Amino acid sequence: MSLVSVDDITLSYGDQPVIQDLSFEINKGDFLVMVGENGAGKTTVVRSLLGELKPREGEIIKQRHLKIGYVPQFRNLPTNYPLSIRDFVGLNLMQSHLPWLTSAEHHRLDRIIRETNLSKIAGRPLGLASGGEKQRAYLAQALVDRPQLLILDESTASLDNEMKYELLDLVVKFQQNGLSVLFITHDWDLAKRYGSRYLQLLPNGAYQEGPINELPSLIGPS
Ligand SMILES: Nc1ncnc2c1ncn2[C@@H]1O[C@H](COP(=O)(O)OP(=O)(O)OP(=O)(O)O)[C@@H](O)[C@H]1O
Repeated sequence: MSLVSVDDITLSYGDQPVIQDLSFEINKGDFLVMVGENGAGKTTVVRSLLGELKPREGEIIKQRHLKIGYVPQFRNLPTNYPLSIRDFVGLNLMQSHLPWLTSAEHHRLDRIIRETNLSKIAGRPLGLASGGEKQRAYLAQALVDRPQLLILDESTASLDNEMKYELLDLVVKFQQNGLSVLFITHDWDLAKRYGSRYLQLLPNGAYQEGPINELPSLIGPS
């Protein structure tokens, strides 16, 4: 069964539809890449998957108890942001009724810090981390709660190539252990390198999807 089944949805702000009659599925272990020009509606689709925007028509059916980890597009952290990387990652575990982490949660936190290669710098203030380290911390925060689906919204946009590959290679390791990934990007090379399937939103509200080897070549600037 699919984790998420998007069935013929229309999404709009006010009267003007941004997305019309969109259908797609996200299955276990997918690395679905969503591409489309600025303003095509990618973030709008993400908002609907997160339950922040209700479809005006159609429906989104999610697997029961589906947990979604989300790494948003922008986060402007000042250099004096005080939390350590470890504490920042742990914020996503602070949802229980206890105001502290249980020993099982500490264990989980240690593990994700290790798995995202942050052990050596976990005690450093996040505000002082490099761009690549910050992105790994955002990833760790999204994954510490053990989601089945990870949404990465342009997470590689500010990174150089080496860092992009490092981050996405890490994501692939989690994907190989059953995580499903929805990766929003403007980068065709990354889409082709990492994606298993694509969903392309077109300017007129239309869309196309398919296996990644059928992603049409990019025409014009990326
Ligand atoms: N809160 C809002 N209220 C009204 N219109 C909005 C709102 N958010 C987005 N829009 C409009 O919806 C359209 C789609 O925006 P969206 O941010 O989903 O596109 P996108 O594909 O994510 O773009 P980008 O690649 O630039 O991030 C745009 O025309 C945008 O101006």
